Amino acid sequence: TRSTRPQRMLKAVQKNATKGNPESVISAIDYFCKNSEWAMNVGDEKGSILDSVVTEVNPSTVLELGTYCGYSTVRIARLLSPGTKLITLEFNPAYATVARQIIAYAGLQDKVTQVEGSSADLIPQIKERFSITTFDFIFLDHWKDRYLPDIKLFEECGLLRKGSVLLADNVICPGAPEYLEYVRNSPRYESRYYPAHLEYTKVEDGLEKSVFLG
Ligand SMILES: Cn1ncc2cc([C@H](O)c3cccc(CNC(=O)c4cc(-c5ccc(F)cc5)cc(O)c4O)c3)ccc21
Ligand SMILES: [Mg+2]
Repeated sequence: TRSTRPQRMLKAVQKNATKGNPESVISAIDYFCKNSEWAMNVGDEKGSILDSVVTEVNPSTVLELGTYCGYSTVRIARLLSPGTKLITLEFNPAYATVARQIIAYAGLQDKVTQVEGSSADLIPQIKERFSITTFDFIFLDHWKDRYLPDIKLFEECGLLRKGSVLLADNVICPGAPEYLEYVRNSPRYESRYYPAHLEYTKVEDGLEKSVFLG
């Protein structure tokens, strides 16, 4: 049967990247998406903004919602201090399988804990399952209509502390209007928009960075 786009992306990584070299894995995926098949990775332009925010925060606890093929997982994990791990959540087993292989090809498997399931189920279990009190950094890149309910879940579950940073992809395209309205009008967040473009296109998109004020 015909391969899937994530499987073809994995093949491109195995063919064009150097094992254990995260930068070459990132470049191989971007090359594949620019020259072969578009895919919904955060991409190089927004990825550079992600890099700068992760570097600035230098987080000890990290959560990513929406692993997909692991592109942003690799981008984040390669910047983490030794001993720091990130938890990444994926509900689609086929995506999770490809991501596991791409993360391993980059040599970052020891910095990543992959969890399969949906955010609504996982978020309330995090403290117990992973002995985490609060997150320093959260990257939202899953279903756009889950951004708002999930940030409220983070608050209810006491997973945010004064200074926790949330970075949301696609706030313009496909868009997360209710989420934007919430973080930009809530007195509990300091929000800032980083304009960019939809990965591998000229379409307007951007990232929203929101700092929890406690
Ligand atoms: C609940 N829960 N918990 C964990 C979890 C994980 C997932 C999956 O990882 C998953 C599957 C399908 C879609 C997404 C969201 N991503 C997108 O929809 C997206 C679209 C586009 C775009 C833009 C323009 C187009 F024309 C087409 C697609 C560009 C982007 O960067 C995206 O991130 C995420 C889903 C729900 C989950
Ligand atoms: Mg995205």
